[in-house]
Amino acid sequence: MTAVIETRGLTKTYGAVRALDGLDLSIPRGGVYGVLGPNGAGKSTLFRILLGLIRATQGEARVMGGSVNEISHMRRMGSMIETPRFPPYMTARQVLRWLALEHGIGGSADIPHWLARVGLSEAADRKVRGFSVGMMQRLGVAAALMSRPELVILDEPTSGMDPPGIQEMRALIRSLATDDGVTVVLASHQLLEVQRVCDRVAILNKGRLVREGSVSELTAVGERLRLAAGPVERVLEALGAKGSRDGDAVLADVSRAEGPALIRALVEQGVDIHEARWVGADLESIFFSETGAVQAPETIHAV
Ligand SMILES: Nc1ncnc2c1ncn2[C@@H]1O[C@H](COP(=O)(O)OP(=O)(O)OP(=O)(O)O)[C@@H](O)[C@H]1O
Repeated sequence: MTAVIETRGLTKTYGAVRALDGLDLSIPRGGVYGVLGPNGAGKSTLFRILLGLIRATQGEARVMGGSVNEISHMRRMGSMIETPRFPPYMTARQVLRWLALEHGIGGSADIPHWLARVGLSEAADRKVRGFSVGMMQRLGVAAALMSRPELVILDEPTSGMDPPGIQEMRALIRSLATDDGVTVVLASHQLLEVQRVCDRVAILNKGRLVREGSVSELTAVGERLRLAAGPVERVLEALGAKGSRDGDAVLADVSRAEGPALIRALVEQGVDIHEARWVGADLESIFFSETGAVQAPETIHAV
């Protein structure tokens, strides 16, 4: 596994605040990598250091094998680290043309292609003054991709987007990784989205790494068998301490190996099984248990 980003003991202090506190992180090349953490965990600070915008107080950060301050590496990276602002009097197409010239890729940037990839073809000749936050985000992503970078860093790429916009952004991010071979590193508070789009995640809290791994490994822990079956009371009685209610269904705390025998035994006891499926821990519950953040799903989903 080749690392595209590597940090060792990375520390950044702002006066008494330790935004990053000895962070050791290794992000593999390829795929989509999510950096999660509650407000103030250090995500943006990490991204700013990786992009050479601020300097670490201590420790080391390497991107694509080189130091973060080497200009040649910056050319191989694209980024969007906050809701971008563009001159309001320009159209989306003019913005991309202007940025392509600024970055010295004038002739080679396929602007219509990138406008289409982010779903802005129809709005290409509208002034950005009238753009929603979500449209600005999409234009920012197009700007980050135009130079065909190997690595793209996106801070909250779906913030301010409506559900169809989020779905399109998810498809774009996946296709960048799968079809274009780009490594995408993103920070997001939308845990369900992260679970859907990322291959691996790191959870930061107070500037430290508290959990890292592939989404499938992390969510397989604590897997249970969800049985939509009745009568529910009979299922609960048969399961004893291993059973708990989940709405109209029952969660059985058994291993995959025990599943078939359990289902057979329940059927023999006259239970009707309408559905049986394995459910893992979701990223949201892992996030809250690792960070000790107070669970308020309505705000987490709405960020
Ligand atoms: N320029 C700055 N001056 C002083 N403190 C800062 C500065 N930038 C960040 N911090 C502090 O460093 C800590 C980490 O901030 P950072 O923005 O990296 O967190 P984050 O995980 O990106 O949070 P959020 O999810 O809210 O974007 C916070 O306590 C923040 O207040």
